[in-house]
Amino acid sequence: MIDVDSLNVSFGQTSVLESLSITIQEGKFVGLVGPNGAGKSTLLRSISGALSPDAGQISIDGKPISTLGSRAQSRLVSVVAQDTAPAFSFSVRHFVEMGRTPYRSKFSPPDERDRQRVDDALSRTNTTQFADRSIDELSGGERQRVVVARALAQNTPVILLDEPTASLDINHQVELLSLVADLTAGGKTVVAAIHDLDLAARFCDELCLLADGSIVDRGSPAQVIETTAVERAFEIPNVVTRNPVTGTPSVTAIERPDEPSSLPDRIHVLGTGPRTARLLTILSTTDAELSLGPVPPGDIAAVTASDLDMSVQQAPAFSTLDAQHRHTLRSSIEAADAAVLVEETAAIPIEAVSGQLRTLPTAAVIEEDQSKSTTREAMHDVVLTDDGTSDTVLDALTALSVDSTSDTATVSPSS
Ligand SMILES: Nc1ncnc2c1ncn2[C@@H]1O[C@H](COP(=O)(O)OP(=O)(O)OP(=O)(O)O)[C@@H](O)[C@H]1O
Repeated sequence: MIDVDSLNVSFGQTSVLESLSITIQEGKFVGLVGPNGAGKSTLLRSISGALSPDAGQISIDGKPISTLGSRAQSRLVSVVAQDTAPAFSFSVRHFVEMGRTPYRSKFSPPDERDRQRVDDALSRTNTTQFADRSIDELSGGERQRVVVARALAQNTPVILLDEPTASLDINHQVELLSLVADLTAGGKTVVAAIHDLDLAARFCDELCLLADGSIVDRGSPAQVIETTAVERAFEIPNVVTRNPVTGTPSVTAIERPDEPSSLPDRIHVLGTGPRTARLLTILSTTDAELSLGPVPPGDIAAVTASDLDMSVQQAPAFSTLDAQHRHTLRSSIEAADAAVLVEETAAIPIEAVSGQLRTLPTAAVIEEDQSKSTTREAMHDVVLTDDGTSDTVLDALTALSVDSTSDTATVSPSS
């Protein structure tokens, strides 16, 4: 267990961590997430004993780290740091053997148990094939796995990793984080600073969101990775959805519109599929109250709308809307100040709501390929092409807040 109590760290006059307290239970994989400069590395360096705090106490398994000698510290904590290029040219095996230093007397060669640990660490990190090569011949990603191997050979109850996946390709990112997650099953406690929020949410048991040297939020990935907390910490509009494959939170940062658009207060969106999901994502960065439907359950637009806490009218796919659903749809449109028709599919009975639509300012989204566009564009006040940036889409929809049905404006994506 790691216990950080009222930690203060300053560099010169600048306070970097302020009265930070956190307890990390044994066997947990905790991800430190947060913007650049939040203090993640500083916290890791404090826990490892590499940095002496100005105030506060850090204990590992009840032992205050500041009272321990470096050998005792190295038996408790291993570190996979961000900058891993060694100053000298070692063979990979020799480098990984250094992880055994806290267990060996100064001049004794590695014994059988040391060799076993080193072989095991090389094998688990998929680096056995590099054992006899010089570490400075390896690529950044290969070297990173070797540094993790050294930490495994060190066989400590706590492992700290600072951006362990930064230089890894997607395959090795997943491989390394699953390996690290597996270590916790064996009782090890792992704390890692991870920039990639999706990866952190996928592999960590808990996340700790840091900003400006303080903990903004802490809990399960689903608790911590939510739009408001992410926006507060990273200062960027974003949408949190669930990754359809892993089921874990996934963050999409959205470029901030140039100026706040003045949109209608309530917009009803008619559409299904990825184009609708994208439009909903863009609209979700505004204050407009959004509703969607009818949409079949499980459709990506329905899932996105639910993730964004919008009102969604679900209706079975491949069937005509029954009277009840038609009534609900008419009511939703009547309650809106504007409507956007993204895609005219069989799921959307336009004829059933044409009366309601005629009373509202409406926009139609057409495909970039103009030849595929339908007569819909003639029926709407604003026409959007579906590959516009957030700015062009919101600028175009701003026209809907002007209660005019006379002029049709066509908005193309900016080049
Ligand atoms: N040795 C140092 N001397 C002076 N300032 C430092 C030092 N180390 C870190 N800082 C400052 O402390 C703050 C926190 O840095 P830290 O590296 O802990 O952030 P981080 O969250 O790990 O950032 P990143 O995501 O960019 O790696 C930053 O403003 C940084 O400039």
